Amino acid sequence: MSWTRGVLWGCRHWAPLVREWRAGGSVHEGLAGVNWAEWATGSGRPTLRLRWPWGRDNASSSRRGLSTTASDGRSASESRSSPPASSSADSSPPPVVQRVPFRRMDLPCVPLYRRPLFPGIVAPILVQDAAACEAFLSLKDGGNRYAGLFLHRQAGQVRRQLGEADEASTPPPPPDSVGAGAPDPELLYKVGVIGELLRVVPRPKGLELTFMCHHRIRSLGAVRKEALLFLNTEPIVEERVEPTTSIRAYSLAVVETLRELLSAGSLYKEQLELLLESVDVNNPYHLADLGACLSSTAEPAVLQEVLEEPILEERLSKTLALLKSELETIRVQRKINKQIEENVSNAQRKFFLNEQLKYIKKELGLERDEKESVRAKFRQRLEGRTVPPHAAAVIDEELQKLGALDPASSEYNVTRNYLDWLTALPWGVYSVDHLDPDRVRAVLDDDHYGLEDVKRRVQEFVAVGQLRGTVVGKILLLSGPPGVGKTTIGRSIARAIGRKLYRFSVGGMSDVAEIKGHRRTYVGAMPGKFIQALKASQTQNPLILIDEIDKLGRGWQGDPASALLEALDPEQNSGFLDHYLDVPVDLSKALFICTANVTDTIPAPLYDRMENISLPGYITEEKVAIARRHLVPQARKDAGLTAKQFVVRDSALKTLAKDYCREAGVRSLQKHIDKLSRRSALQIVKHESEQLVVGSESLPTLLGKPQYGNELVFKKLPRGVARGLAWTPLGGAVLYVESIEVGSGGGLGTDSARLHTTGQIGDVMRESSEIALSFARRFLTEREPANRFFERGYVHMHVPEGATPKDGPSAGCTMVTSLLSLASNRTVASDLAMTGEITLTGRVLPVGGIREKVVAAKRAGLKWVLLPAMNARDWDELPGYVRDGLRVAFADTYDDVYRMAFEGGAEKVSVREGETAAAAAAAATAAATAARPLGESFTAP
Ligand SMILES: Nc1ncnc2c1ncn2[C@@H]1O[C@H](COP(=O)(O)OP(=O)(O)OP(=O)(O)O)[C@@H](O)[C@H]1O
Repeated sequence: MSWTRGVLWGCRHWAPLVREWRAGGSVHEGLAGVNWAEWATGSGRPTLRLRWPWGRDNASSSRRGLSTTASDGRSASESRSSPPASSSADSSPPPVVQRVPFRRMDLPCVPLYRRPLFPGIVAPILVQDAAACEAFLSLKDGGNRYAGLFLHRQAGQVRRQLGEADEASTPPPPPDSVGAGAPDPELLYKVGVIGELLRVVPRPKGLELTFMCHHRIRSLGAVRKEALLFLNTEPIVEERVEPTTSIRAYSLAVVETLRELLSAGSLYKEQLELLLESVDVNNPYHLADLGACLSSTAEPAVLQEVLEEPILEERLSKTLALLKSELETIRVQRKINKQIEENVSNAQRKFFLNEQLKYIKKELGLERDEKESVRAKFRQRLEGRTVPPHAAAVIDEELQKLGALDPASSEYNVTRNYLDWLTALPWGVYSVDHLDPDRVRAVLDDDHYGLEDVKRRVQEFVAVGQLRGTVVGKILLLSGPPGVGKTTIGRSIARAIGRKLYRFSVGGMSDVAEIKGHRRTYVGAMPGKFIQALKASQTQNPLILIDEIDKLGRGWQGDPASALLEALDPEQNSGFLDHYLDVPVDLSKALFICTANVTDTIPAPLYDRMENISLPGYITEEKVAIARRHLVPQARKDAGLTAKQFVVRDSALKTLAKDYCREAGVRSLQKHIDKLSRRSALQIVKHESEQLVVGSESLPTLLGKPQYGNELVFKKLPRGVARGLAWTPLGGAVLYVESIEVGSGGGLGTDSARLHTTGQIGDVMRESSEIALSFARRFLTEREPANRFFERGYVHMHVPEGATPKDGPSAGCTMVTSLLSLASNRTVASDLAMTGEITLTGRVLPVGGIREKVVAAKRAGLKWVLLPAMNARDWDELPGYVRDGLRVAFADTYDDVYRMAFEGGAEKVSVREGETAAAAAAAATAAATAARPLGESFTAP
């Protein structure tokens, strides 16, 4: 007799018995039919120790190959002959030892619908069919304790049909099975186990039969089919093999995987623990069977394969594969569980915290009606503000509406946002202006060098404000090329007069809603820029700087220019109506400053209302001064350098301005100086030197070769070339007109001169060239009748640079001069540059951009400029430092130009440097009249 541990399949079915045993009841009675069993409570956990009934029969046990393991670690056959010490203390009555028959015999069949059972397993099976129950009871009463346990082939399907049954129970036969619970023998697998009926317990749904599974049996066919199916069975004799290394390795791997399963939290934790405690690695049969049946996720058919596998090594391998897949499933399942738990617990945590917060607020009396507090906040914002009556009425109405709305409704949010804007506006709040012209001048001088016009204009504006006691709304327009300080001077003005600044750019803006706001019905509706300006500056008289007004777009969403007009026009803007706000707002006290590069593209009605101050670009001296006073100190500050560490000499600044950055503004100059300062910082950080002194000679090393060469392409103008002056958005430029004769004497088959023009010239300029040709031809005919150049010549006129588009009439005089130079074979005075439109009758008409053109001539180092007499006023308005070093001549007709260009007129006209334009114009006209040889034909009207 020996004690051994068996695995209890479905432990919880034994729980009542355990309780009974603990209470001192008779275990043996409770375990009817298993009077050779006892309970042990090693670790407080009930374990069934089984006393094998074939205990003394070593030979038969080994023949049957039963895989049971003794509790002391010895094999079943050994332990049977010498029971462990614990068993000697056992006082249970001597068991009735019966052998499990190991022969061919007819057995009642118990179909298994869940999974096959393996030898060594104790498992309860629920039989629901009444007839079958009856039959089992009568069999038991007749002393027949054995049954064949076979897996049904449709086990999975049946299980799915019936739903998951109790974990440890086998579901009843499918309702469509033949007879009262007896399965079709064809639907049963042929290999099963013989089960010994240990216990029968009536259950509400039928009978619970507890079987102890013994050796494998094979069904040889049905014998009879009544309430139960009887099968003829034979025991399967297993070949006992000596464990090889490979079998041992498999066994260890199975044990290891079982351990991992245990720690991973397998469904059959209890059974696993039990198995691991009792498992004998030296009994691989036992291990393979028990391991397989502990895999909870395996399909019944796969388990059946293990049951049917005759070769031990294969059986172990299949078991291992099942357990590994089980382990993987559990790992994935744990991962999923963890994720779900995290999500759920986060949501729960939030919920609990919110609930707690609510409760705490309530307890402390902090909870107020949300709506009330919002309304109170809005009311509080308006305290001390002078809200105009029409706005106050709307606000009151909206506040009342808010009180009646449900906070969860979308209407509530719309109203709340609307009120937020209405109450956030600085109703009646005005900043105090500093209306002292001297102080204002000091601030402007501090920030910007030069820009006399702008500064004077701002001073005048402030002076008027001082006299009137208030500054009325104005629209100033600062126009000029990029980088001349338009935006920054706008900022300085705000600082000088002490106004809050709000800047926005309208470049490319095509949606009128950006100016006037969206209607409140739109999702995400917002007021326009002007209302935003008031909210941001929190005053009703800010300085609003509107950048890039010349690049205002126009799209299908309306015309922003008209909307701007409404906001800027002093006549209209006292009641500016934003679409979103829907309440008139007074913008008349705001000061508007717009900036633009060109004025032509500004919508006429807007331009009409603006006061244009043009910033024409800087000459070299101005750039040097700006760099010295502002750009270099700023670059030093930005790079963290001291005045000693970074020095830029004036010579370097001059070379920079002349040869590296020839733009009208100073942005490129600023970039070059920044580059130098960074170079200095690097040298200091790398301890290469303690200071960087930049002279003009070091510029090529530090910045590379100069970008521009001499602007004077021709020192002495060749035949057919005349020098003009042009205006570009980037400032003035010296422009050459070149004409050459291409073939002559009827080469082109006509007797009239032909003109071919190139150089990306626009329509106006092309017309100008045609006028120039006609005029030059006539002029030459009258002046040199013998010269028949234009009758035979074919002329090609080119205006470099060919890649830059050019247009406008102001090159008319230059074109005529170029053609006459070619025709009369004379060169044009080389220190002269000219500008002016020519008419067919030879009149010289005024042109624009005089300042830029004069600056360009000066930059190029020319001595003389020839301007239309009607531009004398523009010359007169130029600052002295721009005119210094330049001489001007004025032309009414082309005769004046001719004299200056070809007859050394420049020398004859006695205009001294710095002479006023009026005097210069008078002198020029006098000289022209005196020297005019062509009679009245070219006299200006
Ligand atoms: N007269 C000046 N004195 C000092 N700094 C100047 C002067 N003119 C321009 N600057 C500097 O040049 C830089 C460019 O100026 P700003 O951005 O105002 O140019 P802008 O005319 O508005 O150009 P854009 O038309 O491209 O907007 C600024 O850093 C500014 O300080």
